[in-house]
Amino acid sequence: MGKKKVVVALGHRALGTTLPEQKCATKSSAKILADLIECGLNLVITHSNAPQIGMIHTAMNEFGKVHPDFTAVPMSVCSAMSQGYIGYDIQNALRAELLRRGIYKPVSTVLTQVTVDPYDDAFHEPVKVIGRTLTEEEAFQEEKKGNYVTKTEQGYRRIVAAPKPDKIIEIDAIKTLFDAGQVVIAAGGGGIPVLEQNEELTGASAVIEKDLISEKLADELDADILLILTSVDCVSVNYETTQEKALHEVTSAELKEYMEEGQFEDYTMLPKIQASIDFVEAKPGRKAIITSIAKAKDGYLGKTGTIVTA
Ligand SMILES: Nc1ncnc2c1ncn2[C@@H]1O[C@H](COP(=O)(O)OP(=O)(O)O)[C@@H](O)[C@H]1O
Ligand SMILES: NC(=O)OP(=O)(O)O
Repeated sequence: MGKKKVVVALGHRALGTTLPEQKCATKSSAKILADLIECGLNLVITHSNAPQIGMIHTAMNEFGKVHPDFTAVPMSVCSAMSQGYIGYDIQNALRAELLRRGIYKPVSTVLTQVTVDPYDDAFHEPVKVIGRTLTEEEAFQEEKKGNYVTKTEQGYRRIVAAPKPDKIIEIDAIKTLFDAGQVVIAAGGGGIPVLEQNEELTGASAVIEKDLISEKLADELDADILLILTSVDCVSVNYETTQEKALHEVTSAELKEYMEEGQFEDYTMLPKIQASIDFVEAKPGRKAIITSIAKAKDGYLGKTGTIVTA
């Protein structure tokens, strides 16, 4: 039997937020990814980017203040930069960790574009929170520039459209590397959102939900497992109440019932649940696992985490 094909989706916890945090977090995440490779898994890695894209966007705006010819930097360009910046740290950390264990395996990042529908309703209702918390004055300035802002418990945050992913443009390159047994970091931050017009691709002002692209990537690569690594060991029902119950083995049908009951928070756990359901229902024998980055190996071994089957 060949090696198991796994798409791993890394959340915020695996990446950190600031530059030094990211350097440090990717080093510890690399150890966990290397453990999975030592278990005999072939990995494609994808990841979050909301804090990083916010940081890049702020930095580019600051640059605009000192450069007279500078026009606002599109969100798609910030997304491309975030893929390069995060991919760079993950690929170097993982390469070094594998070498320390005596394993030579090429690790590379593929800048990945994903088409979105220009008529997607999401463009009329931005919901995706990016970047740091803003003061009231900063929020006011963002709105003056035509950007969207929402008020959260912690303060003001920027929000952008989160359209559904359609086509992964670089899928053939990713497949070729994956099929050759190489480690690929792809479709980071949901992929660079683009609109397709004949032969041309133009950047869209949006950020795609990384859990949704993880599912599409895993489906198109015909992966056996979609492994979503987040900040909780298990998905729970009655989350953060005295009746909280962790879900260990669960079917997609059961998850749909819990969804109907509103058990999963929008924009955090809900997209992970939706991605897991779609992935396992598309083909028999598939498994989706949702667990924390620290418990990745135990999750794969079935010792912890929420394991979803059809
Ligand atoms: N029913 C639930 N069970 C477990 N966690 C939940 C649930 N509903 C919401 N969450 C929240 O989802 C968060 C994970 O989502 P998110 O912050 O988007 O992580 P990531 O960056 O890893 O994608 C958890 O930290 C938890 O607070
Ligand atoms: N692109 C994306 O979904 O990023 P986060 O997971 O950081 O929100």
